[in-house]
Amino acid sequence: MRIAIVADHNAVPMKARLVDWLAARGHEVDDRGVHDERVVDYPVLCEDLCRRVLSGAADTGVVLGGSGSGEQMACNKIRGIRAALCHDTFLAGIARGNNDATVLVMGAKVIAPDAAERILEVWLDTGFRGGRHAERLAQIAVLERGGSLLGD
Ligand SMILES: O=C[C@H](O)[C@H](O)[C@H](O)COP(=O)(O)O
Repeated sequence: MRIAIVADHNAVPMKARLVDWLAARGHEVDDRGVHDERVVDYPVLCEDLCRRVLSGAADTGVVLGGSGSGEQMACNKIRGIRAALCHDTFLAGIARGNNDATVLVMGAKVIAPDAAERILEVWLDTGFRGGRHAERLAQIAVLERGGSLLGD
């Protein structure tokens, strides 16, 4: 797969480890930075990565922060992106299988690097189940466009 990855200053070592992990498994990795631990603002990194995913330049994206919370918020402000903050393999499986999430977010201050690898493995190995989950994604898309599901 073609995988874009970004990290803010809190997650540079975790990003380096995941880049190596992905490359060792034959994935094409697009490391969009940052590459040192000078303080940066994560929203611009999130936007850059999400645009790569939306354009089709990347099949999926990985965003790393300290907690990952703000990064998830930033990514999900971009129309068409479904970003999921996953701190265990259960969440990763649900995010992919039920939510067809396109951007994985993790927090380097929350999980250990080996846990991040296991989460990423589940992320890459889990396919979208469709069915009723597809109907829910269509409903989320209505909300994203400013519509309502309330039927008034
Ligand atoms: O939710 C936000 C992120 O996980 C950031 O890594 C974090 O907020 C950055 O904060 P600071 O600039 O204090 O390291």
